[in-house]
Amino acid sequence: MQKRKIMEKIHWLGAVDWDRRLFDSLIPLPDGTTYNAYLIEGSEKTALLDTVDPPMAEVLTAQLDNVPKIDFVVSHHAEQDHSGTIPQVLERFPQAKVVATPKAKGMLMDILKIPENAFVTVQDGETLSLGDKTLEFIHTPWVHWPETMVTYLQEDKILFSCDFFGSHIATSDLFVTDQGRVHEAAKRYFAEIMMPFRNIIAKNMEKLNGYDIQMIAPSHGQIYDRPSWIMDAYQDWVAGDPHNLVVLPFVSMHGSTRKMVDHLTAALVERGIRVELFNLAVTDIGKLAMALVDAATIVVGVPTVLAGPHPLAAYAALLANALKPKVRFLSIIGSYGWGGKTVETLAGMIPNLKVEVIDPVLCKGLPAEADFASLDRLADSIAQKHKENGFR
Ligand SMILES: Cc1cc2nc3c(=O)[nH]c(=O)nc-3n(C[C@H](O)[C@H](O)[C@H](O)COP(=O)(O)O)c2cc1C
Repeated sequence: MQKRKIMEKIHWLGAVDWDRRLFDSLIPLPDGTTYNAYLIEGSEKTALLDTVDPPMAEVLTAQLDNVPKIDFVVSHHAEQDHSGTIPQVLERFPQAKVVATPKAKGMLMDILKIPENAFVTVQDGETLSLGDKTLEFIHTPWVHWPETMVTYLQEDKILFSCDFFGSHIATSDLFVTDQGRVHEAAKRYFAEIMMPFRNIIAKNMEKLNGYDIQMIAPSHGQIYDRPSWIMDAYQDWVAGDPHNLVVLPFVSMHGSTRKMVDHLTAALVERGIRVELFNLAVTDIGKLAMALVDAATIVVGVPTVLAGPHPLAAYAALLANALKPKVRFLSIIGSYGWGGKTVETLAGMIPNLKVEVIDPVLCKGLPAEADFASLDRLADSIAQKHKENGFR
């Protein structure tokens, strides 16, 4: 694809990665992704904002064939999917300077071995004139690495946000056309990448409140030409109350834990609570992460294996601990054969979750009447907690 015009002297460059199905060797990409770079041609200087993932370098360099000069390569984020083609761009335009935060400079030198004399570092709020266009750099640390920043193009009121507000969707659309689809993809992206940093992201959101933002151009996904809805959605995801929702990741080898899960689900629904089930043997972990954005309670369904939790449940616990959702309550249910330390081991894997633990329900083999009664009591406790906290 050739470069595409956003408005006069501002173009999208980059690559649509229709085939990619896994990111960071971890995150499922059901819809592929894009790596967006942007070209801003001022009356005196030209800037390229970010680049593309190295396997797609040739797509970008071909788009640069008709670009007569680049004076600055703005690197918002040192991760290779945006910075990885900077060395090739510098080969083509050796006089270009890489504009980055002081922290990003060090990281780009480490990661890509870009020489120190190629850099110009910028402080928070510093501006760079391209003649009739002015770039203002806003440091936004931990979105989602420590060195990240965004660029505000003052004259056109465009925020080039890099990973902030990004979404993984491969499409030929330059702008958001299907808001529902992008909302889901952006929420998935937030859950997987941004949620662990939601407190500092809330502060960065406050910082952006001072700007008149007419358009947000992220480095993954489509451009928001009506950006208020995605900023409102982020506000809710970072700072809104949890919802009246139980997320129930579970695994069951022979069906006993599954019977407990199904009973608890029905009991919660009867009590007016929404439930999302994730069978860890088959689930897309991105869907689980997305559900955790809103969950008030997590209940893990886990059989005992080799004296501890089934490894898939341990993996889910590790993931939830790393993602640090705003969940408030947690419980564990599951079946065992003769004994083990399932609850203790699993509980020890989630120190980051600031949760109140509600009494677990374990049963030997298949659940019996007394176990179902215990699950009903667990549903009562969860309903009571959600009501007391006003979760809706
Ligand atoms: C590979 C394997 C290892 C197991 N290890 C233990 C164990 O260490 N302690 C225990 O109490 N039960 C152990 N069990 C038995 C299961 O926990 C028990 O069968 C349970 O009811 C299975 O629940 P499920 O039907 O939900 O898979 C093990 C089962 C399997 C298949």
